[in-house]
Amino acid sequence: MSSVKELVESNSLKSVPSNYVCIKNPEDSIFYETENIPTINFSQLTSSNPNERSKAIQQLGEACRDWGFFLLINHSVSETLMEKVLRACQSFFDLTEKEKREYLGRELFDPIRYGTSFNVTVDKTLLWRDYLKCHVHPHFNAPSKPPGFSETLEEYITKDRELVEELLKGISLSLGLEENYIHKKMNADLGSQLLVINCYPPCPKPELVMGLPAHTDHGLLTLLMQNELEGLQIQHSGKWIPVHPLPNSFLVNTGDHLEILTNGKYKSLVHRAVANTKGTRISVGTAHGPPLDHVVEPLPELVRDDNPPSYQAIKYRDYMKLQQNHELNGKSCLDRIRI
Ligand SMILES: O=C(O)CCC(=O)C(=O)O
Ligand SMILES: [Fe+2]
Repeated sequence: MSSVKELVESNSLKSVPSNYVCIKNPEDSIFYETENIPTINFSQLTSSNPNERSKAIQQLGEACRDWGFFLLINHSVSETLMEKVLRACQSFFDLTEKEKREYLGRELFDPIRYGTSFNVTVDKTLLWRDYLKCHVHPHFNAPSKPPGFSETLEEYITKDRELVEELLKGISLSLGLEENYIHKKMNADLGSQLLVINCYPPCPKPELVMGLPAHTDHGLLTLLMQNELEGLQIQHSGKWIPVHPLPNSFLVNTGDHLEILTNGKYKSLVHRAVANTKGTRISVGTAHGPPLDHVVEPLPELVRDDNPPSYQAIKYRDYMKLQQNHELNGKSCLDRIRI
């Protein structure tokens, strides 16, 4: 199976091969612009001024409840590091196909997995996307090529964990829980962190293909950053909204495990990535979840007689398998464990 990058570079592509052409509902092609996407100011969230902090916590709670998405600004990861990571990811995809294929993964839990589409054994239509996935916590794994790649990623994922730890504190407080509640309950010190680097090469007819179809992420939270090309669209009140990232911001979305944990109070975000004609889009996501063998169920504090558990308890590893073994399709994975 060739990568999309290889396909695009091997012949000056004028049309899209038929196995990449996806059937879209007419309403899927309509999207709506809005300036109301929530923004969370990280420095306020971690402020020593209690009023400032509680305001930010309230905004965070509202963003999780009403959107499942926000742009994180004024955070502690330097612009220099973010740019370095994006350059390093681009140079990984610029390795020869032979070099990248050393990392061809077959199994979901292979520590490092290079591939194309989502799961080529179940995808009916191929996606306009190549990827590299690395399990980076509790054990760090990354390709040894290109030089410096692994070191850059390791520096980045450590910073990224620090951000998530603070976000989870804010989320716990927004739910009326003690600030380290989710961290402890999810055993986050040994939590799983999966790095997903997406590469969407330019496409002559983006309207015919999909980078990533509508889906939700499996973890608690996903932090995403990207190069200068846009492509993420989020679903809000049944409408597709394109995201225009602010400079130096993170795109943060809630995942299925936050929905399970909060018994549906903070719903996971349905989102997708579209292709473009202009150039190669790179996005770098990190999915943060509990340890793979941790069983997650709705928090007892958020379950009441008149609000019984809406999701079955499931081991994180089994949930990831459930998602991987079916085509990506909106909330279909979460629906499988809905009570
Ligand atoms: O590339 C993007 O903007 C989204 C990527 C994504 O949704 C994912 O990797 O799960
Ligand atoms: Fe996603």
